[in-house]
Amino acid sequence: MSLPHTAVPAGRTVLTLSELRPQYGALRDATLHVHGPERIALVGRNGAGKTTLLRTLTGELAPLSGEARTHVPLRFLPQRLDVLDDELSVAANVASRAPGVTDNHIRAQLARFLFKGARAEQPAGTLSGGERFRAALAATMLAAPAPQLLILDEPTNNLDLASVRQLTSALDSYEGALVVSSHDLPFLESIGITRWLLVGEELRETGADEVRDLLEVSSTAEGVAERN
Ligand SMILES: Nc1ncnc2c1ncn2[C@@H]1O[C@H](COP(=O)(O)OP(=O)(O)OP(=O)(O)O)[C@@H](O)[C@H]1O
Repeated sequence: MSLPHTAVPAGRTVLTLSELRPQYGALRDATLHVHGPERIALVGRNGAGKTTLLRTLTGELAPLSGEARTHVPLRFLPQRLDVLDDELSVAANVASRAPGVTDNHIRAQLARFLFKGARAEQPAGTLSGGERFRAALAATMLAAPAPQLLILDEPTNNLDLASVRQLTSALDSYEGALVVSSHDLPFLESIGITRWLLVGEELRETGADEVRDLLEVSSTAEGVAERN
């Protein structure tokens, strides 16, 4: 699969946050500049405010103060995958987000997401969980204009291994910037994260090693809580 229109030049400003305080969560003052095809992981404890931050980036939620600006076409794949119209076929769902793109091109690209021939005609409301994820991913990544900033919220939650592989492979073809919130370290390490940000009162730069320690501590704490 190739998604060449998603490419972002290295020097291009993609996203700027200026003293941003979202409506909910711990963040009080987030300042951030994202340039070119950076791949950013957002990590943080439950309730820190990762989803709220992502919804603020997309413009869905207004900030309490400060500003979030995106400078390239963006697409958001929310955790609930509610981007599909259940009444429409998979192909029609993609077409509705890709005005001007030919039906042939959409079908060729959909085959790469494993919707071949008649499978592309199936109404979205009748898909299995894994198929639904693939269709939502296709509708997000094949949208026109092509996304140059892709925002994913906990994409591997409730995904089987085959679907995680499909996602990783789609991200291999993607050439734009990425902001992904996740607790899934193996997944994050497999998709070439270039920058790790810990969501707290501020956005703090961190690294995979610190994230591994944090996740181990929190899963141990959950284990202790479950045992008691
Ligand atoms: N619409 C809302 N009204 C009131 N509080 C909200 C609303 N949306 C989110 N919150 C609260 O804001 C905080 C941050 O929530 P958010 O979903 O952004 O966290 P998160 O970091 O994505 O968490 P998780 O890792 O559990 O998904 C939580 O305490 C949540 O209860």
